[in-house]
Formats: sequence, structure tokens, C-alpha cells
Amino acid sequence: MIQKNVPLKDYTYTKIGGNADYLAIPESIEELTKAVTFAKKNNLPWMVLGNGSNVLIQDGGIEGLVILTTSLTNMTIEHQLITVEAGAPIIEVSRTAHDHSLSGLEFACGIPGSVGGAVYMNAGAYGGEIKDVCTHVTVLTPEGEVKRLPAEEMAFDYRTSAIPEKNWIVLEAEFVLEEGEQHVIKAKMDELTYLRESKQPLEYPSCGSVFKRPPGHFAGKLIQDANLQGVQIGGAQVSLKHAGFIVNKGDATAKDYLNLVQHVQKTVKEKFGVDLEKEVRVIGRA
Ligand SMILES: NC(=O)C1=CN([C@@H]2O[C@H](COP(=O)(O)OP(=O)(O)OC[C@H]3O[C@@H](n4cnc5c(N)ncnc54)[C@H](OP(=O)(O)O)[C@@H]3O)[C@@H](O)[C@H]2O)C=CC1
Ligand SMILES: C=C(O[C@H]1[C@H](O)[C@@H](CO)O[C@H](OP(=O)(O)OP(=O)(O)OC[C@H]2O[C@@H](n3ccc(=O)[nH]c3=O)[C@H](O)[C@@H]2O)[C@@H]1NC(C)=O)C(=O)O
Repeated sequence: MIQKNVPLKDYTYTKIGGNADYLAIPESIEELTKAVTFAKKNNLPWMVLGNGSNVLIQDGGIEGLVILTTSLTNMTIEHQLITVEAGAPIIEVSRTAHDHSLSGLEFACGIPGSVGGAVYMNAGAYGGEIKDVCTHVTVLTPEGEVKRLPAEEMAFDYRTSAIPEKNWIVLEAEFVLEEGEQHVIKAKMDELTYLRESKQPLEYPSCGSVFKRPPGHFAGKLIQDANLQGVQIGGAQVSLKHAGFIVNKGDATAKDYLNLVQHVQKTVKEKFGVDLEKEVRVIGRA
């Protein structure tokens, strides 16, 4: 079940990154807990990877065990409640909600992450956020306990939650939605898909927004106004379509990407006095 020295770049949206020392792809929550036990027994650090849409894995790869959740996709629907395992794509949950005439997850119809990743960072788009609909999260604690916790204990905020600090692994999330009319739900999803496709460079590998919105500003606008669009280091380029994205033009390394991130941060700071904080999670060995 646990493989050694596995390339990770095909598990990420940027198509960048070195190897994991160990990789587990559990097919059940029991197998996931066994993988954590393996890491503990062997004194290895462990981390979770979902859809790989918000990470930049460095070129030296990842020490210890990477647990990939993408095979944990069970979902049940009971009236207005959807209960779903961490590895399911949030896009699938959004589609299922539509199919059952449930409203509240339309905002997530184009969000590329897994349920676990979306909960971990309180994913949001077009005015909606996970915290608007998530009522409970079942987590595995570092001590090995499985706990079903109310959303209040997640401390959801703009692109953050309590999960990283507590070192919890999300196993399952519960979403409570409202009954709606299917054609209205569909119209909203179509509108958001149109907006996303017309504004974001989905034709190239990337990790979405590289920076958070600085208070009072939009990262993309600042980067555009600093004339940074099209600037390229190695294979990493500030997108010509949306300046808040850095795209991989084919052969970018994590080093290229991070050098460009630094260049953008420095230039925006010099021109506008604003600090751009990374939204993407940079992990692994340089
Ligand atoms: N709004 C948008 O358009 C976009 C939004 N995003 C959002 O970024 C997020 C990325 O999701 P995804 O691609 O699945 O995540 P990733 O695979 O990119 O993982 C990112 C981090 O999330 C943590 N994580 C992932 N799954 C779990 C889990 N089950 N339990 C605990 N922590 C977990 C890991 O933290 P650790 O290292 O601490 O283990 C990991 O480093 C989503 O919220 C996605 O919606 C991404 C791109 C565009
Ligand atoms: C892509 C992600 O999420 C996205 C999410 O899809 C969109 C849509 O709701 O809103 C956020 O982007 P964003 O802050 O860049 O929002 P956008 O609506 O695209 O742009 C904001 C403003 O900046 C302007 N803008 C944007 C890009 C650009 O090159 N130039 C520019 O001037 C836009 O015209 C708009 O007035 C999320 N990012 C963050 C960090 O909050 C992600 O999390 O990875």
C-alpha cells in the first residue's frame, strides 16, 4: 500500500515538484489511519495531499509520508444534508447538490480542490465560502482519535481554518443546503463557470491565486498596475489573462516559480507599499 520515492508532479495542478519519500493512497478511512500509524512507527513526518490545486511542491520533494486522499470519495445525501469524504472533488459535490435541487454550493462549481482541501482553507469564490454551508467536520487528530466537530470549532476565516494549527486530517465534511429550483441553481453555476473561464488562465497549469487579497486591494490589480504581466523566469510566467496567477509554460521548476513570486512581491512593495502574502502553500525541500 505504501510506495517509496514517488514523483508527485502529476498529482499537482502546477505539474511541478520532486518526489515523496513515501506515498500512501488509502482506499478507506481505516487505510488512512493505518498510513498515519506507519508514519508514527517509523518516526516519519506526514502530510496530506488532496487534489494538489493549492500547493507548490519544491524540487527536492517531500520528506516522510504523503497521504493522497483522492480515493476517499464516498458521498451520501439525506434531505438537505450532504456527507462526503475528504478526497471527493468539491466540484462533484456542487454538481450532486444541483442534481438534488439543493442550493448553496453553486459558488464551488469551478473550484478545483478536494473537500478536505476546501475545508482546510475555507475555500471561496464569487461571494460564497465553505463556512456558509459546512456544519460539521470529522477529523483524525494527531493522537489518532476520530472526532466529529461542529463548524464553530473550525475557526473558519478568509482562506484559513484551525485545521493546520491543530494538525487535524479532514476525513469527512457535512454540508447543509437549502432546497432550490434546479434551473435557478444551474443558471448560477453557468454564470460562474462563464466568469471563471473568461477571467482565469485555465488553459495552463497553475495553483490558482498565488497571493491573498491584501486588505483594501486586489492582488491581480496591483500586479497588473506594476506592469508585471508576462514577466517570466524560466518556465514560470505572470499570467497575461489574470495577473494574480502564475502559470507553468511547460518546464517550470519550483525554483523558477518562487523566484518569480519574490520578484512580484518586491516590485509591488516598492511601487505601492503593499505586502503580498502567499495564498499557495509551499511545501517540501528546496
Ligand atoms: N477559488 C479557486 O478558484 C481556487 C481555490 N483553490 C482551493 O485550494 C484548496 C486546495 O484543495 P486541494 O487541491 O484538495 O488541496 P491540496 O492538495 O493542494 O493541499 C493543500 C493543503 O491542504 C491540506 N489538506 C488537503 N487535504 C486535507 C485533508 N483531508 N485534511 C487536512 N488537510 C488537508 C494539506 O495541508 P498539510 O500540508 O498541512 O497536510 C495540503 O498542504 C481548496 O480549498 C481549493 O478550493 C485552489 C485553486 C483555485
Ligand atoms: C483562484 C482562487 O480564488 C479566487 C476566486 O476564484 C475569485 C473569484 O471569486 O476571487 C478571488 O480572486 P481575485 O481576488 O483575483 O478576484 P477577481 O474577481 O478575479 O479579481 C479581483 C479584481 O481585480 C481585478 N484584476 C484581476 C486580475 C487582473 O489581472 N487585473 C485586475 O485588475 C479584477 O478586474 C477585479 O476587479 C479568489 N482568490 C483569492 C485569493 O481570494 C484561489 O483561491 O486560488
